[in-house]
Amino acid sequence: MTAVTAVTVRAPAKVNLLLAVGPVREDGYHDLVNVFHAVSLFDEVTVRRADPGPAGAGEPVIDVHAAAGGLDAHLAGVPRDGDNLAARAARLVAREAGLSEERARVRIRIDKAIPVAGGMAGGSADAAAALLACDALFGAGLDAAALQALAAELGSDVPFPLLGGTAVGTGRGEVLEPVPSRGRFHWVFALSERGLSTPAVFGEYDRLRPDAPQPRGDAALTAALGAGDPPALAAALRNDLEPAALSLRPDLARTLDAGREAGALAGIVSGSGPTCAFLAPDADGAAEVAEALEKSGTCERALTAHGDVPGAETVTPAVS
Ligand SMILES: C[C@@](CO)(OP(=O)(O)O)[C@H](O)COP(=O)(O)OP(=O)(O)OC[C@H]1O[C@@H](n2ccc(N)nc2=O)[C@H](O)[C@@H]1O
Ligand SMILES: Nc1ncnc2c1ncn2[C@@H]1O[C@H](COP(=O)(O)OP(=O)(O)O)[C@@H](O)[C@H]1O
Repeated sequence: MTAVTAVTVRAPAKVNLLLAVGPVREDGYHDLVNVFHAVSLFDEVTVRRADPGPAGAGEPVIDVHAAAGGLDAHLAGVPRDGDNLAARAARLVAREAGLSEERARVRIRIDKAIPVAGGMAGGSADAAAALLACDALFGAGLDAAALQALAAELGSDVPFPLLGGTAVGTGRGEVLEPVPSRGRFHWVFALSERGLSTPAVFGEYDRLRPDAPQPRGDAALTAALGAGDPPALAAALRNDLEPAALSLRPDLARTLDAGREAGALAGIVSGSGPTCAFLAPDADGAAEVAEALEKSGTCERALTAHGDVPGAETVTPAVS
């Protein structure tokens, strides 16, 4: 009989097309209307069975590598212990499959293209990929709803990379509804050498906006997506966290200016930042904006990508 010994899953980064943020809730989270858009920057997560050891012994083995085009310098910020979101995902699937700690022992390799602490949900993508990989590896047989529920336990942003495409997240962002999007949108992402902490940006938002209203959706954004209309989408992009990210990182204003001056239709901070996202008119326009941003010296690197793209997908199950 053959058994699956390793599974590789890739999962996409996101950019937030609309991030409407309400007041802080009693549980410390914020109600959101969060329109996620999956873009073609992918982390790959490979989970393989490790030798069973004595119960309670040892940390998971986690290797992190820079994917082609990834930033080596970012990798230092990725936890190599049980706190890694991929390791936490593996533990949740083992729990659902009823596996003992020894039987659930795995090695995890992450090939990272998504910037770390960049507002593009790279850790969440790794968690989503690990959920799918471990479901296959452990034969857990979880359906989409069960995987979504485990994802929401891991973080507000984790359900989205399982789904992919474009979707609106309500609640703390974890309750998803797909949003139809036509054609292909071309993006440029200006990466920063240092990350920004998501809780710190939400905290700064509370300081700047103690009177925040309840978050609302935007019909113009939905229409622009449905029509596949880049200028209309550019006009509708909105991120309520941007003033907070700029307050903590004033230098990002220069990055946004440089991309807009280079011909981007619009530039916004991606989620909690510090990555800046620029919507370009087409693929050639995106290449020009990326080149100009790199020359401007206002970012560490500029990457082009398109959206939307599908959610987490299995690349290779290995059998022996
Ligand atoms: C801001 C967003 C936008 O998509 O992502 P990033 O741009 O950081 O990737 C998300 O809301 C981040 O989601 P995620 O990174 O999964 O956050 P979680 O682990 O659930 O929460 C981390 C912390 O962020 C804050 N948080 C998160 C989500 C939310 N709706 N309200 C919050 O206030 C809380 O301080 C919480 O303790
Ligand atoms: N697999 C992972 N990859 C990246 N960061 C991780 C991972 N697991 C846990 N983290 C932690 O999550 C934090 C946020 O990372 P990330 O998801 O990359 O950024 P963001 O929340 O800004 O989108 C990191 O600073 C790191 O401490």
